[in-house]
Amino acid sequence: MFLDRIGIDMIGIVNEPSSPRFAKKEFNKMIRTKVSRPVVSVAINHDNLDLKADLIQVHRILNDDELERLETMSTSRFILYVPVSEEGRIYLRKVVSHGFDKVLFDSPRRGLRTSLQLAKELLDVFPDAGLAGGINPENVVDFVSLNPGWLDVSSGVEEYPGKKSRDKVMKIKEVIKGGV
Ligand SMILES: O=C(O)c1ccccc1N[C@@H]1O[C@H](COP(=O)(O)O)[C@@H](O)[C@H]1O
Repeated sequence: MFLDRIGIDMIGIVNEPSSPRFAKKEFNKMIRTKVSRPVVSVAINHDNLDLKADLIQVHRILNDDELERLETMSTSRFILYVPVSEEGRIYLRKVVSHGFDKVLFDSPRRGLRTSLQLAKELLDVFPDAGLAGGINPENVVDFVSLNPGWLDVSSGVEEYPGKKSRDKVMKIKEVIKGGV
């Protein structure tokens, strides 16, 4: 399948109903039969997450009670969103102290490009984190140069909201393969 052939490491499925990329939890199960890569359920609200997915990406800042609750599940199954902002710097310490080892640095608001300078500062603290936030074929080189644990690309490789562009996906892959 195309998704397997292009050499991605994980496939994120947005299970948040308010998103133009919304897919039902059943879709996660179906896509899992088609690809060998881990499927990540992405949502803002806990109830919308697919707890059966390989990985679970909670896309908002969690309070102490919520972090403690997730900690009792399995920290290694969660990817925790950390905003690239001053608030994110403080929140990162909390997330790490709760034992989470998969962290995604993303812009503080959807549609906003992540600040490279602030992202660099957060990556100095937590180098294995993923990096997201408005990455597209034109700017991916700048994000690669920060050497994050992984890159998470979504709206920047779309034809329109909800429809991925094969050309843009291939283009971004070529840039990454070409190095910086
Ligand atoms: O894509 C969405 O609409 C979405 C909705 C709710 C939570 C997260 C969402 N997207 C995730 O955000 C990051 C960065 O995406 P982008 O490249 O800036 O568009 C990524 O993990 C998306 O899956």
